[in-house]
Amino acid sequence: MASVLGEKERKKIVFPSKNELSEAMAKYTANLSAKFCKERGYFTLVLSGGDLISWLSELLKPVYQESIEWSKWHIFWVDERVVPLDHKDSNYKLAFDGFLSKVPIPIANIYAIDQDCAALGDAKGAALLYEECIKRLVNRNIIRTYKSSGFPQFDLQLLGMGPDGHMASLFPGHYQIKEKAKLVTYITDSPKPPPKRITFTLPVINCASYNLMAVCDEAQADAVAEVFKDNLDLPSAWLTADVEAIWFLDQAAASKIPKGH
Ligand SMILES: O=C1O[C@H](COP(=O)(O)O)[C@@H](O)[C@H](O)[C@H]1O
Repeated sequence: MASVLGEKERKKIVFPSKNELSEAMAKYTANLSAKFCKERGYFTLVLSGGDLISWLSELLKPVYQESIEWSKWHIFWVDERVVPLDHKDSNYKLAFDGFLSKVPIPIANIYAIDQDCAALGDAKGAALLYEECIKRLVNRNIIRTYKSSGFPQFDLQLLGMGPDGHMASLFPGHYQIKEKAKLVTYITDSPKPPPKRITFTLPVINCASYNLMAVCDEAQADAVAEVFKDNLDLPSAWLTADVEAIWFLDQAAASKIPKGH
């Protein structure tokens, strides 16, 4: 089976538990924040939903609260459920309640999906407007572009994977994974509720400088093993990055990876 990584190996670190994973993810994020804030005065961070947000709470510790240049952070979502922003299924609400409301990132630097489209359940409109929002920030040089392609290049994306191998809202067997031209697309029949979502496309996801995929628990072990066997039916197996794509796993999630992978 072809590997999307060519000769390179898929990078992974296996941690004894979620606690160590969460500490390492905070360190990784803080180091990249320092690097990009110094180099260009901004740090563009893309979040996903799911379990990942609770693991970000490590960044709320005083050592990070005091050292991170929060005013330079710009926050995006790799995918979002098209529900009102105060709905329990909203990835924005999850991140806001669990993390963003507790750190001094300027509210203007937090790019949620369009409120009206979210309230109306208009997935197509939400995707179009999020793509326009990204393009505006590219024009303002807040988001870099990837080499000559013109695709936006985020500094770091923190990603998660579902037990079916989906990442962002790119699901196995759904055509969105094949989108090559758009930056943001949408789905109205997501196999995981809620059905209406928007998502970055694979070219945008893979243009990021750094992609950290964090996966814990035994329920994900089969999908993790398939990814490490390069089963490209799983959207997560397509993950690459410009500089580094790395998998942070706890022991349970890594338990079925075949030897030698
Ligand atoms: O629905 C979603 O699921 C994935 C995976 O979530 P997890 O709880 O299994 O880690 C998440 O990355 C995505 O952002 C979210 O919309």
